[in-house]
Amino acid sequence: MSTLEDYFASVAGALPARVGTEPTPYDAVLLLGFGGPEGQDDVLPYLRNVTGGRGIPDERLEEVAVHYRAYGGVSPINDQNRQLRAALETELAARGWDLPVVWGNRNWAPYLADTLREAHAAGHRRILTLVTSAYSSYSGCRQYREDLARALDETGLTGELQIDKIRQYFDHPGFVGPFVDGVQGATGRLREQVAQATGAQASPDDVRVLFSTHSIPTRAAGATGPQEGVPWRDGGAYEAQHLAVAELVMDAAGLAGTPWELVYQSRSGAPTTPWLEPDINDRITELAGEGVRGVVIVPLGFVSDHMEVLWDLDNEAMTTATSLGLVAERVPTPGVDPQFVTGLADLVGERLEGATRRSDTRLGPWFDVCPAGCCLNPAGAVKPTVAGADS
Ligand SMILES: CC1=C(CCC(=O)O)c2cc3nc(cc4[nH]c(cc5[nH]c(cc1n2)c(C)c5CCC(=O)O)c(CCC(=O)O)c4C)C(CCC(=O)O)=C3C
Ligand SMILES: [Fe+2]
Repeated sequence: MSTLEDYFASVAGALPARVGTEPTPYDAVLLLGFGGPEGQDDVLPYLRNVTGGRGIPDERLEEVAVHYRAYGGVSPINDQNRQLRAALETELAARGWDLPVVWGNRNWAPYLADTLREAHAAGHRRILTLVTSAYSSYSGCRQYREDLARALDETGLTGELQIDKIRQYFDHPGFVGPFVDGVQGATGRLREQVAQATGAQASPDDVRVLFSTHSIPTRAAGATGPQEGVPWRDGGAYEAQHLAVAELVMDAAGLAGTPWELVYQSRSGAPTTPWLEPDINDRITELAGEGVRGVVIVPLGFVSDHMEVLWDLDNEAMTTATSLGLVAERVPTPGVDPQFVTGLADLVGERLEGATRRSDTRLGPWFDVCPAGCCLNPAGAVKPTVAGADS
């Protein structure tokens, strides 16, 4: 057994039982997104929302604003969620489920509280939430559960609306499948390019597969997933889930002998605070020095090709690679790939009808109801949530 397999086995053995919930007759699905600006005038107010309450000066926000300004002040994330909302609604209807899909955001219009108010006014009472984040972390799970509790409070709908949440779906075949196809195609093409450039057959070591995800503070990473008695490494459930999915993608793509690594992107915050490493650009630079000739860049941590993917990968990481003479390709995110949309409908089916809870790693299927104390923000206060054992 490899050391990773040993790690997943020891963690899986220590996790609390991951039992599913009873089937529930939901009457709407809520697609809950991050939100993004849709014009130059939106950019600073949006960034103030994201960094809300922490008093980050506008000069610092302008540094991040540059990423959005380069695209006319428009993040692609809202359009991607509009498309996903429509695709999922069509798929649910095709299965004979009368489940409209409504959409709300954490950081920009349509704001979550407005969406809940409208859903309630339209007569909906039992809402199943789908968050556009596949892994366990404060930003990707608990913060959304806090947003839901706050929106219920703000709208006065606490007790009026039942709000549950679909489990983190990092290892669901619908999420993993598009990455498998992407990695397989890109690795083959880059090997061919290397072979053409060198006039010899590419060796498996010539092309490195880099699975990239959002860096988070190391202290926050350590707090991801259930804590009691689970022997996580320093990166917590967050790192473990990404490692498990990366290994799965390589196997399923038929590339088990090809070297791969987990790397991180989009770090922010004070340089003195430790965040998960290595940074993708630093790693690409080292690999070029070691004689690697090509890199497959896999945005494993993300659901759609939003700004973190366009700026930090397509712009920065691709430039790092090509300026060092490497061949490189960035793999697509799941987006509205039919495999992903079908997988999301299957996840709805688990909760609606008790359908089989599919999961392709030893860590899953993840919890329908988050265990007490998981994914706390070590830098913040404990706030009310929904969909948790400690809610
Ligand atoms: C884990 C994670 C995900 C993946 C899970 C998920 O998808 O939720 C994610 C997604 C996203 N993050 C996004 C944008 C931003 N994240 C920021 C800041 C931060 N992210 C963090 C973590 C994550 N972030 C953290 C620990 C911070 C610093 C602390 C803080 O500020 O909370 C900042 C502030 C400026 C800065 O500090 O760089 C911005 C503008 C967008 C929208 C892109 C678009 O508009 O297309 C998306 C999808
Ligand atoms: Fe972020």
